[in-house]
Amino acid sequence: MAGVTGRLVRGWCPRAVRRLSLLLTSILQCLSFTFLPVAKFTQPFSSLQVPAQLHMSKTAMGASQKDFESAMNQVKLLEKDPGNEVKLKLYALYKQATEGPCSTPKPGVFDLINKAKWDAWNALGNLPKETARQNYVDLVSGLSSSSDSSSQVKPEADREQAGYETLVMTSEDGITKIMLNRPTKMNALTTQMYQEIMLALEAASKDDSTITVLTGNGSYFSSGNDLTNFTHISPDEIEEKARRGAILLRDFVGCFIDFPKPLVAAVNGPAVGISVTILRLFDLVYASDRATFHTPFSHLGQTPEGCSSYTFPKLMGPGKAAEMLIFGKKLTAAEACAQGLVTEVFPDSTFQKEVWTRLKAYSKLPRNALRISKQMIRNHEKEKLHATNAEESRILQERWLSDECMNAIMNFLSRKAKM
Ligand SMILES: CCCCCCCCCCC/C=C/C(=O)SCCNC(=O)CCNC(=O)[C@H](O)C(C)(C)COP(=O)(O)OP(=O)(O)OC[C@H]1O[C@@H](n2cnc3c(N)ncnc32)[C@H](O)[C@@H]1OP(=O)(O)O
Repeated sequence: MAGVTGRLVRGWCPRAVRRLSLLLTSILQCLSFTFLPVAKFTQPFSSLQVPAQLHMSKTAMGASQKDFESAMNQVKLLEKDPGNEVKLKLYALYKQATEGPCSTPKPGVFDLINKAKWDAWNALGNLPKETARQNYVDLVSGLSSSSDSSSQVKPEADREQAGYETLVMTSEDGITKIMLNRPTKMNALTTQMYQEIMLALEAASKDDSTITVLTGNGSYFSSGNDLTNFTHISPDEIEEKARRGAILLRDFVGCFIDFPKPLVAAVNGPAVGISVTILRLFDLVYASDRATFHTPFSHLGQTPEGCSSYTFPKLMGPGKAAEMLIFGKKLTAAEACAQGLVTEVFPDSTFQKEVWTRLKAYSKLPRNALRISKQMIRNHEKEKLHATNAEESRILQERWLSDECMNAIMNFLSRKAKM
């Protein structure tokens, strides 16, 4: 502990070092609930226990409520502590499922445990209660089956992580793959999907894999923000939704800025909007020759995000960046590669085989060396990226309230309705 603190604060005065050391020690003590015996681990998460009113109304409820209750009971019977990350996820899903979106005041910065719980709940945004209930049940079922007996645990090779509705997350050969999984909607990103991607990245950052890969299922990589995120909002809600949308956007992009391991995009098909802009935050971008790169922000009355207002001009020069980000010019994979946005293009027919063969070889390299090198390359810019992200999110929050943006979204949705 003292060694860690010492390394962190080399060059500081001894009093400051002592204070920081004390602070870190108390933080670690606060977080030590990880090591509580399993029988007690719900204690700091007491609301995981089944409240009486849920039992009372059980008969009037559907099957999924029954599943939910049984999942809550299974949590208490778990033999192995699932770890803080999972406990926070369970807590957040439980609160969302029973109380809806987080609306309680944020605890103070030093109230570490309650703040972590509040953050986890608040991060679920407007996830519907039913979805939260289902996600809770799926998550517990994954935990129960993995603690049932070691013979039932699937081999590492194809283990699929439970708890995601819009993604498929797998770990194999030192590679964690996060696959966007709404192929019939061209992997358009719903608010639930943003949340799940953040959770998946958080999990991938801590698992024992070497490389993390984001890809899409079906013909598209992603068609960007799901424009139905703007629907079913009453006029008196719009400002609050825009505010929450901006926080979601900032947190989502922030996860990519801070991701600590080598991050690879396997762009299997066309990419639109935010699925293009975040690419600059990846370490490698492999694209099928069928992929295209389109950022029609102005057409939607919107403005760039994903730090692209900073990274794109820096990468390709202000003229080429303007063509993409202001005028919505769509690039082919070859053009995106020539601009440096894509690392390498592969023929679509051999894309999967070539990319995964390459990544499997890379994943055998020394894990810590890869991680440290990535951080050395990325750390120079982190502060600037976070500042850009905050500014882009703030500006978009205003844009979403503009007539230009609302009209453009109505056009897209009414075009659909006419078909
Ligand atoms: C108050 C606000 C809170 C908001 C919170 C947001 C938080 C983060 C915001 C981040 C900002 C991001 C910005 C962007 O990403 S901008 C880019 C947005 N994307 C688009 O404009 C693309 C729109 N889609 C299309 O143009 C076409 O669908 C596409 C070219 C992608 C494919 O065309 P094609 O003809 O091949 O296929 P279809 O159009 O028939 O699509 C099949 C079905 O999929 C649905 N679909 C596809 N993409 C989207 C999308 N982005 N949003 C919603 N729906 C999408 C499409 O409607 C079809 O559905 P149906 O089969 O049901 O009709």
